[in-house]
Amino acid sequence: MKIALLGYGKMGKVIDAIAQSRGHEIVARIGRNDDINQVSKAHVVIEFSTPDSVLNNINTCIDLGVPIVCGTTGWNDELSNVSYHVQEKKCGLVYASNFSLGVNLFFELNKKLARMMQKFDQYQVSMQEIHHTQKLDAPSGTAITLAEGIISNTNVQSWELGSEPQDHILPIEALREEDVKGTHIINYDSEVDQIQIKHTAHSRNGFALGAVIAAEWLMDKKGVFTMKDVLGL
Ligand SMILES: NC(=O)C1=CN([C@@H]2O[C@H](COP(=O)(O)OP(=O)(O)OC[C@H]3O[C@@H](n4cnc5c(N)ncnc54)[C@H](OP(=O)(O)O)[C@@H]3O)[C@@H](O)[C@H]2O)C=CC1
Ligand SMILES: O=C(O)C1=N[C@H](C(=O)O)C[C@H](O)C1
Repeated sequence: MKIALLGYGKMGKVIDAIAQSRGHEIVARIGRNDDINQVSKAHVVIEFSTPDSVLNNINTCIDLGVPIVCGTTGWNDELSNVSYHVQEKKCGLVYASNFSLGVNLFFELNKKLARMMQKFDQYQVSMQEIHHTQKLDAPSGTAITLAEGIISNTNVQSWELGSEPQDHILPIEALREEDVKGTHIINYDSEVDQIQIKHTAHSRNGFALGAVIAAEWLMDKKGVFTMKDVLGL
């Protein structure tokens, strides 16, 4: 398969190596100042860029009719407009705040735990996410997906950045530490104990492998999909 990499930073480089190891050809590596029209040479685009450039990148790929796997975070509010554009142009898009198998299993575990905890209001839920110091968005896209899983399965109504517990609000603490690839922790605290679930990424390889698997899966499909569709969860 011919793949174009749109965004060639930390993730783009790891995806390059993993895609080639699975027999794919990288036909374009496109950075901020390169010609985006190069994506037309590819069967599929894998987009990991920045929150300020992702929308223009996705919309241009849709207009050029090239299917997209998008991992860039920080554009949740625009998902319905982008979905409309994908359907209108009969294109294909897989987006995910996190492409790793482990985090997608963790998403399901989080929802299951939230459903269990719903009955027990002596527990206060909170979240922490820890990432490297270059990360541009906070909270992480993964933390927002986890928060949505809690909100749709409990009487928590919204999330807020911070660490102070408040009724019906999920506090998300976003910490930035040197070289942390991505850690997400969910706590349910009562006066007498704590239940905690935690996912720790040891490298970026899991995110990158998931993105390449999503690209292989998307090749012959039209519509908007998530990693849940790709993995059949
Ligand atoms: N969904 C997932 O599984 C994962 C998602 N992410 C997300 O992916 C995104 C990228 O992460 P990461 O690779 O670590 O970040 P980096 O900052 O290392 O890389 C982003 C790259 O995009 C480039 N870029 C900026 N503007 C454009 C543009 N208009 N067109 C093409 N490239 C552009 C940047 O170039 P320059 O430096 O010149 O600005 C930079 O090289 C982030 O939003 C991050 O949160 C990260 C890991 C996993
Ligand atoms: O910026 C990162 O590095 C990561 N971003 C994603 C996010 O915002 O959730 C996924 C992963 O945690 C790494």
